[in-house]
Amino acid sequence: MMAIGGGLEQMERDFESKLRLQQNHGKEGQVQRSKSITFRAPQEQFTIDDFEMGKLYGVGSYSKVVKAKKKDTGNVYALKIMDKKFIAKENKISYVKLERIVLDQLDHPGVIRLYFTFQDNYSLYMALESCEGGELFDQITRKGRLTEDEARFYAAEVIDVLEYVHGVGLIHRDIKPENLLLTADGHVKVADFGSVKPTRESKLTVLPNTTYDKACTFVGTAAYVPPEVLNSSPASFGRNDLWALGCTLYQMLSGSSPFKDASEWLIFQRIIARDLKFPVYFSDEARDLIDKLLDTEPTRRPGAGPEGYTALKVHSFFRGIDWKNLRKSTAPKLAPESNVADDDDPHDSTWNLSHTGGVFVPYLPVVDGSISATTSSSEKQSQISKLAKIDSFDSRWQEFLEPGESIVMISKLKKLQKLTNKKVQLILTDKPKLVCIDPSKVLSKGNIIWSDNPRDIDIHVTSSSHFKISTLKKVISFDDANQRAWQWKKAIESFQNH
Ligand SMILES: Nc1ncnc2c1ncn2[C@@H]1O[C@H](COP(=O)(O)OP(=O)(O)OP(=O)(O)O)[C@@H](O)[C@H]1O
Repeated sequence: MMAIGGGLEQMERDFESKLRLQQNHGKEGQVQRSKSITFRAPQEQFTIDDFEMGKLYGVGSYSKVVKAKKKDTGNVYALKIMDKKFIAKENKISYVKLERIVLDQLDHPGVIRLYFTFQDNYSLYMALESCEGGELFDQITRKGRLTEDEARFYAAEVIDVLEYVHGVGLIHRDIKPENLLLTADGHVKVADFGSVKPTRESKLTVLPNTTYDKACTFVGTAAYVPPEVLNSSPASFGRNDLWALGCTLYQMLSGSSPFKDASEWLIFQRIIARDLKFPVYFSDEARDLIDKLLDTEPTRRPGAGPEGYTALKVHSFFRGIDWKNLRKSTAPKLAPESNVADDDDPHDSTWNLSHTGGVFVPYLPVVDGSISATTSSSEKQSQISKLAKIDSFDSRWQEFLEPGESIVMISKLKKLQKLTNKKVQLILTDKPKLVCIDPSKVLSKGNIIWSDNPRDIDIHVTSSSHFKISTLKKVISFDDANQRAWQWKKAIESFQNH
């Protein structure tokens, strides 16, 4: 616990001494002018009590992000909360340091802004600019796929950021729809700078011993990784971001990533073989641009050549884009999250973390079947108990329930693991509790109980058949062949404010 707290304080000291060093030994002995001795985003002495907490925006592999309003100013932030013990245990200190130091120095309307940081005995906090529009990934999921106009707009805003980020000498290395957040009015903000790699010419200050030093470590996300990384060729400057941009554009237009497959290994095989097929409805311009961005020769990707980003911007797919006024133009209309109570109102009672009131109505129970979303709540209630009863009759599952406990949702899923996938029976009960059972041995593989602290569980849907359940301790991925990822999310979330 001390290690990371000390680690961050050490980081601030290291950072300052690094800057002093630069000032003393700048090029040709000259002092570098533009560097400030202190962080732009200060390390404040705030405590969590200075904020009113709102909804959970999402959960990452070592952090959770919550909407938070500063009580005295009324300013709203996305507060990224990282458990010190967990970060130390998971060896994520370098990612945290890197993201903090890089975000602090980036200044572009398309990059998430870091306002300040603070810490207490248990956690580190980063107050980020809040993105009410959620992830671009969710827009793709909700709309099925985007129109070419929508995709063009988002791709143009991402290119504008990449041009800036590459211009200051950084490679993002994890461009994908999950890391492209949207403001309330629908503009893109690139997030997740924990995997960046600075080039030799980088204008930014980054410390030694951070993630990027591990040149051979795979960073990024399987589906968006370029072949040269898989072939262990040296990372080419910013060109893997161009590949990932091609994958992202393909995903916007089709609804899924171009090299999608059942496992990381199969994805890698498809990337290496450049097994790329275009849906018939892609326009010639879109097809041509993606084809060029997904060139196995990194230097041939538009944006990678000597003429820089101009080559990308003049591509016929972007005809009509006003590059100088992107941020002033009207963004595509956001598709709202369906069937979920809107808790965005800052005056809403959800702003109070201790709030546990409200009428409890579980969302939609499903037992390998479905209930219409238009069903009234009393009908839902009676169907819940009916379904729960029917299912409770399956004596195999009875032993996993306590007296009086009912099943709300149950199905056979695949638990996705690094090497193998396991068939499991996942049960959500009204305790609420999630039970994961090995169906062949009828053995419990573990329970997740979160009624003590509803915010300690998060369900992240990555496609209609894939979702992740995250707790502070672990992240478990599931595949539902019956495409009910969203129903699982909603069923579990219906218990979160119980
Ligand atoms: N500034 C923000 N505004 C709104 N939501 C955010 C913001 N930053 C992050 N989120 C949401 O919170 C989730 C968790 O973000 P976080 O940065 O902790 O992890 P991540 O980058 O998604 O995952 P990982 O750390 O595993 O790469 C994100 O998926 C995103 O949906």
